[in-house]
Amino acid sequence: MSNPNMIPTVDLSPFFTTGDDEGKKNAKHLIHLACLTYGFFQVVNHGVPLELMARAMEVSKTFFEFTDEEKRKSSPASGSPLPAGYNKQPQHLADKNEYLMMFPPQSTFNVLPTNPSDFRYFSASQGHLTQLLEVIVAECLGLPLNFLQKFNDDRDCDLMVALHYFQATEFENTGNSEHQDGNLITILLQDEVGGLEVRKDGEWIPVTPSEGTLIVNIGDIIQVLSNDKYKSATHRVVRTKGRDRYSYAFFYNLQAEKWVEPLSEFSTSIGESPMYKRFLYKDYQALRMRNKTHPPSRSEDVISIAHYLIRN
Ligand SMILES: O=C(O)CCC(=O)C(=O)O
Ligand SMILES: [Fe+2]
Repeated sequence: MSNPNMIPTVDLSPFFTTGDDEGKKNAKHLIHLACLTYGFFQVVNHGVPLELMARAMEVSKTFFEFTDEEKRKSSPASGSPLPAGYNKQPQHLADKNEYLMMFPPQSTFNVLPTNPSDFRYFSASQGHLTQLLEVIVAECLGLPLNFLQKFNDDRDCDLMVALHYFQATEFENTGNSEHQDGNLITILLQDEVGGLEVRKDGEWIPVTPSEGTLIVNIGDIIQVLSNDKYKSATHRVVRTKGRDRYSYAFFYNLQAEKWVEPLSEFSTSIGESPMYKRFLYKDYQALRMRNKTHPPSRSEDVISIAHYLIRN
């Protein structure tokens, strides 16, 4: 890893070429180091068509430029497990963004705009890449063959979120406050504006936009399963003056009823104590949702995965 202030970029083309075992091995080594060090990496030649990525950005801009009244026609339906549909962050939150949350196209909870009508195609398009990344990350970690595929076998829980960040003002620029992702693996597509930053050793490292590149980050579930070997890195989005920012986040997510705990191969079997208590994923999701609906007055009371840490 040459420059410690840059999130590494990995060329995934060997995984789309038969026989390039050396290329695959090198790519996996880079991903392994990135997951140990940053919890973030970028990928190129990832198999997602560049025209599709460009179209996704255009469609998002078209939608978010509509009036609030028009956008609110896609407001979440009651009874949905998460607010699928159009949402604007409440005024009391520092985060100034609006977003369209989507379950996979087959979900009955989706409230998608009819104009533009293309959003449904994008959520279907990232499946191959996330599944490839899941296999790669599992191999890099040295997990038993097919462990993650079996553990994480319900694709109805995955989420895609199209985000629009408003321009920064004279006085504040928070787009997405510092956080860790609660899922397994996230893929991000950002436009050319920039603003995504990853914390490493107390410093904020910007993830510089680069056309055709996708950003990948490890979420809390991988951090817990690996007993802290792989990092669920803290990241945030800072808004820019004079520029709106658009991005997409694909959350490769776990089924709500799954129990999560450090795997024995990263703890008891190698003589190390488990760092986390066992928990039900839906309980953790509910606590994270509460952070948003009832934000605590002290930032140290925001619930993160540290809530389940075993403190000796
Ligand atoms: O907009 C981005 O680039 C990042 C979004 C993000 O971190 C999130 O939604 O969890
Ligand atoms: Fe995030």
